[in-house]
Amino acid sequence: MMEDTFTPLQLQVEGASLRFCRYGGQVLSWQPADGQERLFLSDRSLYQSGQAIRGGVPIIFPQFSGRGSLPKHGFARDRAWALLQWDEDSGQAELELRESLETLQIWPFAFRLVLKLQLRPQQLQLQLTVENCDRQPWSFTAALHSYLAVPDLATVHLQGLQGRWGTEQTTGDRWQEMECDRHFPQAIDALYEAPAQPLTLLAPPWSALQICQTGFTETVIWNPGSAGVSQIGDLASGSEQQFLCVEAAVVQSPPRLEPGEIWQGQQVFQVG
Ligand SMILES: O=P(O)(O)OC[C@H]1O[C@@H](O)[C@H](O)[C@@H](O)[C@@H]1O
Repeated sequence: MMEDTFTPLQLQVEGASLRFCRYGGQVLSWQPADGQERLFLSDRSLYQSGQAIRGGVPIIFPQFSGRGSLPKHGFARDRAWALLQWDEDSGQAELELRESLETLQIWPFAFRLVLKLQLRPQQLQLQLTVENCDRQPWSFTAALHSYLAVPDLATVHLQGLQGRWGTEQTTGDRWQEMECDRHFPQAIDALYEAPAQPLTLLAPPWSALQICQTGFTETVIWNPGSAGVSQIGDLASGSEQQFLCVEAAVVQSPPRLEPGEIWQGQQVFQVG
């Protein structure tokens, strides 16, 4: 069978499994060794060229959200990436995206992105490397837009944001997070300064999930709420209760890369 860029590829390590595809360089599913799916993937996702896949871990580059003149969230999430390495049993894969005639029309710079995936029995590591392959410097914003699955958002707590400054992206309101246990009774689109400690997602009855990031300077927490979901064609009504996006992002101080320079950021999920 001809491999399509949407065809899921798999990694398996001691009972843990991960599925990803070349389209968007996107992780679609992660089950640690306990077998519990930890990533949300919308059953209304359109697997179509030019459309982002709704769920898993979309890669956002070179523009976060609508913060610039490029298409929302840039273009990396709706391009075909190349597979550099895929070792199903050692749990490692590497995907690459480079500039093309199409991307140069949208954003006139030569670049190389490498996404490295490492699956362990209780852990998933995602590392994004951004390289300037051009003869001139450029800046970017980026994110690993992780859709974490939860059994019921109403019972979810997120710990570790206390003391961090947040900005509500829709209104621009800023506040210092006072709660050590954050709940999500309504829509949220918040950009927080990255916590120094790992975040802990408690979503009973599932075991706790620890979330760490390096390189990325912000953490975005997003859930559209029920009114927001009704505006999003590839999310079913009610599905807002099934996920919380916890995104490792670099937004407010866009890294500037000189020719040949690289930037790296990582997000790591650990259960138990
Ligand atoms: O619907 P999209 O383009 O995938 O974006 C989803 C959300 O992604 C989040 O990262 C943004 O903070 C939100 O503002 C945005 O709505």
